[in-house]
Amino acid sequence: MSSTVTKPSRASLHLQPADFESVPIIDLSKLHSSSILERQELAREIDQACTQVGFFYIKNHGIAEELINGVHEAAHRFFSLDDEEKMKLYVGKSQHFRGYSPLYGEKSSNPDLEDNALKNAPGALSEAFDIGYEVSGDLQKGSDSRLPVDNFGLHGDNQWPEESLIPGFRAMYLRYFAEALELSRALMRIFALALGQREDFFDSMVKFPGVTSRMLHYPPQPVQGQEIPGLAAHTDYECFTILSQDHVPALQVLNSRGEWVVAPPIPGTLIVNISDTLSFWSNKRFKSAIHRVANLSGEERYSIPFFFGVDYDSTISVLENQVSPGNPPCKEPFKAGEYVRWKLSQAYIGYGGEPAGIARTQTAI
Ligand SMILES: O=C(O)CCC(=O)C(=O)O
Ligand SMILES: [Fe+2]
Repeated sequence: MSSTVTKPSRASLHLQPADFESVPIIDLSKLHSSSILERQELAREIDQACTQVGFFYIKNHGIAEELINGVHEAAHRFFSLDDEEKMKLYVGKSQHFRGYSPLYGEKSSNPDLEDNALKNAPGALSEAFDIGYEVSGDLQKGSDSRLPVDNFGLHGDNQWPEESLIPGFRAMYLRYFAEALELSRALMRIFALALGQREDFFDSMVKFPGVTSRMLHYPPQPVQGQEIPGLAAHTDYECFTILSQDHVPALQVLNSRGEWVVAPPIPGTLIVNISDTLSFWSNKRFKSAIHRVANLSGEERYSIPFFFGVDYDSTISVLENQVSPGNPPCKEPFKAGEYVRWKLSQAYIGYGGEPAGIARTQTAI
């Protein structure tokens, strides 16, 4: 498929972006094939996309279009609530980085990654509603399942709007969350193959996964020609993200030539992007690609990323088969929850006399 390449920007070279001009499309029909040969074939295709781009579209992913439309409609309804109602769920009230972040509530620019014009932007031109893992959003859990004790303070309650305000909102979001979670567990098995491991390598680490999801609303740019980031340049930090975007193109991915490659919406697909943790496991062979959002379309834009990470108590350790004498491990072993906690705490920003808010994506890489 063809993507537009926008004007060059300074790349953050220590992250070694890959050389690509478009984002590949991968057909997931063979994800649940009974033939290991077919699953390995898919793993090879995914391996290529992870090493050459770090982003890929997935089609035939198994999540019903009707459910995806339903969760987008829920996002529209949520963001059209009064500010006062949304602020009742303000993320600063949560111990677990969950809830509502208002417009301009996130830091907008990263001096290393952004063009000069963006450095003085007032704040990210987006508002967000974040939820984290809860057992009612996990098809593998019963209602009596208890969350594990985690030492990182990341598991906990979500802040939901009153049911009477947006009837069915919570149920719809959790239905989508549950489907995305199952797809993610299946993808982890293919990633295991791509990394030369047994297919069940990650199975014991995805029992109570460190998953969060957010609904995002990007209003159009207030002034034509004035580029304000809807989300500044960043990498995601769990294993990977499954992103559902609406029909409005705005997502851009950085390549090794410092060009921002647009990843436009393609009907019937979702986007997967590799995040830091899986990149570390692969000794950075898989690219955790730098990306950003700029909504220059003149239309409202909505997107719903689903960030999939392993159980917080899992140890992430560069795989031995990804290391060679000339390519030593890029990182010492660490706990998934330790990394996520650190990233989230780093991302805290204060604004306008309000309590400290949280930027979900860390902007200073
Ligand atoms: O809205 C998008 O297209 C991307 C969102 C994103 O990158 C994020 O939330 O980390
Ligand atoms: Fe992201």
